[in-house]
Amino acid sequence: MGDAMGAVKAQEVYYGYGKEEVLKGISFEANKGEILGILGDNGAGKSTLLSILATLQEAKKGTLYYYDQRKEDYALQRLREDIGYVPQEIALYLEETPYQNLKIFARLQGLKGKNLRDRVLSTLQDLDLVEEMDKPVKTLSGGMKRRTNLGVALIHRPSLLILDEPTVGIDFNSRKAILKVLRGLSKKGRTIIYSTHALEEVQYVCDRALVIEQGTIQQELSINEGNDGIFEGKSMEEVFKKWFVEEKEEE
Ligand SMILES: Nc1ncnc2c1ncn2[C@@H]1O[C@H](COP(=O)(O)OP(=O)(O)OP(=O)(O)O)[C@@H](O)[C@H]1O
Repeated sequence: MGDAMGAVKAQEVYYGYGKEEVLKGISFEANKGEILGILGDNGAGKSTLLSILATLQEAKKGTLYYYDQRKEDYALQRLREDIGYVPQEIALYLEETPYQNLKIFARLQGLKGKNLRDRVLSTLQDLDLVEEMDKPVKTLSGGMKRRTNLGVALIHRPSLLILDEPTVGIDFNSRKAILKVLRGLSKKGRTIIYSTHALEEVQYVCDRALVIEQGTIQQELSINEGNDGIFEGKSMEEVFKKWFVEEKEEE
C-alpha cells in the first residue's frame, strides 16, 4: 500500500441486521500512523463498524477507501494481507501454547524456517509473553490470552490494525503491554483503530476518538499532542462533567 495520508476512509456507511439499522451513515477518516479510538455504549455499533473496516462484513451502503483507493479496486485477499484484526472474543487454539499459536498463524501467512521463528519470537518479546510462551493458552490469564490474540493479528506486520476492545477486563500489566505495543506501532507508521470503553485510555493513547451513539458519530475528539492528554482544551473532568453531570441536570 502507498504512503498517502488517508489510511482508511468511510463515506456514508450504512449497515443493518434484518430490519434493525445499526450504522446510519458513518463518515470519517483515519490518517496513516494515527491511533483512532472508537468510543460508545454497548450496542452503539462499534463491533459492526470495525468488522466492516476489517472487510469481514460488507456495508449495505456507502464507500470505503484504503490508502485513497476504493475497497472494490483491491483484490480482497491482497487488502486483507495488510490488515490485522482482533475480535472481541479470544480466537486461539486453547490447547496450544502462545508460541505454537503464533507459529500456526505465521505459517498461514507464508512464513517459513528461521524467518518464521524470528518473527514469532520477536512478537512474543514485544508483547512481554516470553515467560509464558510454552504454556497452553487455556492455562493463561485473561490478559495473557488477549496479548496472544493481539500477537496473532500482528504476526504478518499489517499496516492497518483494527482492534475490538483489546484491553477489556484485563490486569494493569497486560493493559500496559498492549498499549505500549500500540504506541510503538503507531510511531512506525502503522494505523490503529480500536474500540474501548476506557475513556482515560483514549486520553493517553489515542490521537483522536470518535464517539458513536446509535449508529452515528455523535462527537469527534481530538487529543492535542504535548498537552498531556487533554480533549480539545478540556480536562478529563470537564469532559465527564459535560457528558454525565450536565446531561443529568437537564433531565
Ligand atoms: N449478528 C447479529 N445479528 C443481529 N443483530 C446484531 C448482530 N450483531 C450485532 N447486532 C446488533 O447490532 C447492534 C450493534 O451491535 P455492535 O456489536 O456493533 O455494538 P457495540 O457497540 O460493539 O457493542 P458492545 O460494546 O456491546 O460490544 C446491537 O443492537 C446488536 O444487538
